[in-house]
Order: sequence, then C-alpha cells, then structure tokens
Amino acid sequence: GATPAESMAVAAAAADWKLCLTRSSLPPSQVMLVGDSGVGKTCLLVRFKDGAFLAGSFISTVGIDFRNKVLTVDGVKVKLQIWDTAGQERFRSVTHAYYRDAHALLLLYDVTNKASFDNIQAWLTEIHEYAQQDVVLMLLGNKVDSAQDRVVKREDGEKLAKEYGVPFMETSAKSGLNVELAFTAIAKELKHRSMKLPNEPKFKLHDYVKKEVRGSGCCRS
Ligand SMILES: Nc1nc2c(ncn2[C@@H]2O[C@H](COP(=O)(O)OP(=O)(O)OP(=O)(O)O)[C@@H](O)[C@H]2O)c(=O)[nH]1
Repeated sequence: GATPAESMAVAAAAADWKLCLTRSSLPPSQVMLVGDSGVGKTCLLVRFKDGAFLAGSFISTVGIDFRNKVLTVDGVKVKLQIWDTAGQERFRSVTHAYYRDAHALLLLYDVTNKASFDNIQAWLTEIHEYAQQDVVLMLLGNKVDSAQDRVVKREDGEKLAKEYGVPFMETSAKSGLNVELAFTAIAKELKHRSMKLPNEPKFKLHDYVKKEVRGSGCCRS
C-alpha cells in the first residue's frame, strides 16, 4: 500500500487538478435577449455567433431559440447559452417561462423606433416580475448604423439606463459595433460572480461598458 506521504501527495495532486478544472471552465450561463419585435435580437445574436449580418427580409422569431458560444475571459472559458426570444406579444407567455433561469438579460430597443424605446419601462416591469432578483441586466440601443433614421437620442437611452441603474451601450448588429463588447461584459460579470477569487478586484460592469465605441459604426462613404 501507499505510505501516508504518498497518499497525501496523491490527494494534493487531485485537489490541484480539481482547482485547475474549476478555474478553467464554468457551467454554462443562460443569457436571454429580450425586447420588442424587430429591434434586432436575432441579428445581434447571429452577428456575435457567426460574425455576419442577416440582411434581407425580416423573419420574426417564433417562440424561442438558442445558440451556444464559448468566450475566454481572463483565461477562463465562459460558456454562454444565448436564448433568442420572440418579441411579438403573442409569444410572451412562452418567454415568461424562461426568465426564471436566466443569469443575464440583454434588453434591446431600436434607436430608429420610438415605440420600442417607450416600451422599455414595460419590459423592465416584466423583468422585475419574472426574472431572478440578481439577474445581470444590460440595456442596448441597437441599429445605430442607421444614423439618418435615428429617433431615439443617445442621451435618452443613457438617461433611462441611469434611472434604472442599468449599464447601457449602443450597438449595431449590421456593422458589429459594440456587439462583442456587450457579450464580453456579460461574460466577465458572470465569471466574476461565479468564481469570486479572493484576491481578485471586483469587476465593475458599469465601468467596463465605458469601453464602448461611440458613433454609428457604419460605413462612411
Ligand atoms: N440597419 C440595421 N438593421 C438591423 C439591425 N439589426 C437588425 N436589423 C434589421 O431589423 C429587422 C429585425 O431584425 P431581427 O433580428 O429579426 O429582430 P428581432 O428583435 O429578433 O425580432 P423578433 O424575432 O420578432 O422578436 C431585420 O430586417 C434586420 O435586418 C442593425 O443593427 N441595423
């Protein structure tokens, strides 16, 4: 049999390995995209997942769909299971059922559609009702590439976000502006929450989103 010293060495190696495993990967996190129909939830997800823009006719999401994407943040793999919900009212009861399991929510409006912005308060009420209290939440004003059609000013988005204490960014699924940054911010926050390494400084999502690139992100021609 093994000597006590050998047994201890084996146990220590096993503990190291376990630590290594837990430090290099995390269980998947559920991220949900929510907001009115047509604000660009599916396009944002496709841009993030495949680096492409879904041009052409608008196909509304039916019910709910998901895609996986693994991000490496600070040397740790964070697996995001991203749920693309249907914005249409008639699917609302389907999406309600998913809120409870969401670790993070990206709430979108369309800067070229005032109604989608006005509905943000109703979405926030719904989120408070159905989602976990500590859900990671971020507000995104999408389609900033359409500078000429913009009807919601950046300041309006900022003001609303501040009122609710929610981090805010403007994005474009078309040009890709800030898309990667938005998901990375979420992944970093989720990683910091689940690992809580003793000597690591606290991650500040509100500060991190200041890395945001301002402007339309589009093709000046
Ligand atoms: N210019 C511009 N158009 C966009 C952008 N994102 C989405 N669109 C367009 O907006 C329309 C709706 O996009 P979707 O991603 O399908 O919208 P959705 O929020 O998933 O809609 P539902 O599935 O009905 O909830 C499509 O015609 C897209 O091409 C963007 O960043 N810029």
